[in-house]
Amino acid sequence: MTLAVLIVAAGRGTRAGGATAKQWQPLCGRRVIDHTLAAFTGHPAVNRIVVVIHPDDRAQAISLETLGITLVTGGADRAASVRNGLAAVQDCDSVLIHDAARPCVSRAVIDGVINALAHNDGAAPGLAVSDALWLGDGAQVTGTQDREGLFAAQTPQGFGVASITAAHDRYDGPAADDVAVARAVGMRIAITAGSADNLKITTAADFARAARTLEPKMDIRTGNGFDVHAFGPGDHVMLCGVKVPHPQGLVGHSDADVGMHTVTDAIYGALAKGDIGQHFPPTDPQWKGAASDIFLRHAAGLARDMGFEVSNVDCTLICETPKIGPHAGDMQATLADIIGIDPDRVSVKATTSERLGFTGRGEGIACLATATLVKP
Ligand SMILES: Nc1ccn([C@@H]2O[C@H](COP(=O)(O)OP(=O)(O)OP(=O)(O)O)[C@@H](O)[C@H]2O)c(=O)n1
Ligand SMILES: C[C@](O)(CO)[C@H](O)COP(=O)(O)O
Repeated sequence: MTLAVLIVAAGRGTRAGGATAKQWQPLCGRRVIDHTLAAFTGHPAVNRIVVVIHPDDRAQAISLETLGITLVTGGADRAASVRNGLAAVQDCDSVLIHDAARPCVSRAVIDGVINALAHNDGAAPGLAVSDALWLGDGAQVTGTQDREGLFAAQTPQGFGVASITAAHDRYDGPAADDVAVARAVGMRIAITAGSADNLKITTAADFARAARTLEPKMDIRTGNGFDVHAFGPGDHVMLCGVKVPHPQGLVGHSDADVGMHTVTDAIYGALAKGDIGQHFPPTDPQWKGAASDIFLRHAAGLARDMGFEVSNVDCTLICETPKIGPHAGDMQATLADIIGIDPDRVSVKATTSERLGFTGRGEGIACLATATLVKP
């Protein structure tokens, strides 16, 4: 099935005002229409995008052709613009007709229409009316209206290309939307889930509402880590990148830096990207005796690649010996340097387990860590 998207953008936006029609006005760093198009350009089911424009807007629209978008000139009303656009998608099976003035449409709303289209003549998102409804003469309530069964119509509205073209050809007079045109020839239209965010910019105040929806939301994530290494032969332990003299070493495939491993796992955990063993398998000989800063650098780099900053790390070593206090400052500075954040965002502290359990018996060192990551 080939799917076309028809974006109607030939209106004048008289209710919204402004020096140029609303779809060409700026919104969160780009034009309204650029947000609208972004919702469809990356969609795997979409094969073709046609934008219907007003002849006066050609200069503003021309750059869209470099994105592979076809430009078509619109008509005197929305229905006429849709008809002109449909002429350009006759080689496609289905079409989603969408207002350029609805820049906040989500993938979920689009997919709801596409999925319902497989089993219906047409499908369109609707939002059940939740407010009480009045009839009025402007200043006075003159009556009430039952809201039961009433929906606010949204776009995209999806149809088979042949059937909606035939419906438009037969239609005469004004039409609020393409569902009205389709129903006039008896097509059955499914109502799919609309969204309050999928607003149509109609008045100047709607720009601020759309901006609130489109503004990137801060993403804050927390991850935890836990690791244990047993004591074995040696004369020092590596803890959080610092060499600490000790009558025993720690046993491990790498340098067994239990602190560094735990902090690394906390960062992977916050990213939901597995754990250290998944990225650096202990069965792989290349990590034998490796300095553990490799692991932490990888986790911190992955966080950066995914757009996150490590906000802070809190690491607790659990052991009877060695004494951590005298080295905690160096450990903080070392971890902070590897992660690439200020040392005052890294905490290294220690506790004993009151001689209880394996750490209490001096059989090894355990460590707990928490990392908080922020995508601004
Ligand atoms: N002749 C027209 C009229 C409207 N539209 C498009 O249809 C969508 C919904 O219409 P509406 O919000 O009413 O837009 P305008 O007609 O531009 O607004 P106004 O009535 O305030 O002038 C908009 O994306 C608009 O650009 C169109 O392509 N061709
Ligand atoms: C098609 C539409 O977006 C459905 O809600 C709407 O009817 C078009 O805008 P208008 O403000 O009704 O002209």
